[in-house]
Amino acid sequence: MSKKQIKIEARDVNAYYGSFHALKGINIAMEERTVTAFIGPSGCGKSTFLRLFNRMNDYIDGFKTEGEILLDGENIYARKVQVDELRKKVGMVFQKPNPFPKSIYENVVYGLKIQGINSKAALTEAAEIALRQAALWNEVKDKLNNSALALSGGQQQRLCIARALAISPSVLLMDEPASALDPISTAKIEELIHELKEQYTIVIVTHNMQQAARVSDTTAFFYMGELVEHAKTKTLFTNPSDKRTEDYITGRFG
Ligand SMILES: Nc1ncnc2c1ncn2[C@@H]1O[C@H](COP(=O)(O)OP(=O)(O)OP(=O)(O)O)[C@@H](O)[C@H]1O
Repeated sequence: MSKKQIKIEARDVNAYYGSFHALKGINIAMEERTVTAFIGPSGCGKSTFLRLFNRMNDYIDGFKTEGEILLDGENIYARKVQVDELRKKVGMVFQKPNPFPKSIYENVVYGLKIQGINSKAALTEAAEIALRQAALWNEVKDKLNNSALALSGGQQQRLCIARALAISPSVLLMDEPASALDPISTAKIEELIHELKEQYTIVIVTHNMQQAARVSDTTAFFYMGELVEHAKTKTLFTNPSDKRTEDYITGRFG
């Protein structure tokens, strides 16, 4: 098997909210078509770090970052980078499903329409592909014009995944995508993550260590703004190299 390329790399990344130093000297490399889980106690910086990969923190007053985040070897914070172009490559799914108050179909094709794609045939085809990828097609194919808000929470989250996939990103960021869902919907999302990694590079923030163990290839443990340890998931959970990781995964704090 050919060796996988590095998809996302952080080099000496620091981040600040005003004078608060939220991320401290982070270095990490994530391979393409793998799932990386970010774990760690509340407030350790997981979401802040995840949001750097599609420049979601740019909007926050007083937020500042240093160092480099490379996507396919290019620094996404370089002056020439256009954020809307970056977001076509890096999709994101949030903790709470956030469909627009529009039809199922309109939700999925939203990003494509913004890109100026108006052909009904192209949009219909893209919607079906994305909904199939998000394992939602069979449940919604007969009611594409119904409101997205009438779907269950788990279906809404898969719809949000379909909406993110419709614009053909290569990276999918997921910030606790299953924490608001019931166990059956959670299992569906986990299964989906497993299928999507054939094609996408996935980074997932989760509070649930069992979930990290189930879905990810590698796991990164964060503590108080530092990346303590990044290793193969199995290694991190069975043979961590840092005492803080061991304390966390055995439930001594957090
Ligand atoms: N918009 C903001 N303004 C100021 N401080 C912030 C902001 N967002 C996050 N922080 C602070 O930065 C630190 C890291 O927050 P972050 O949300 O990244 O942590 P987290 O590990 O994702 O936490 P959780 O697991 O609770 O979601 C926390 O101390 C938090 O209070």
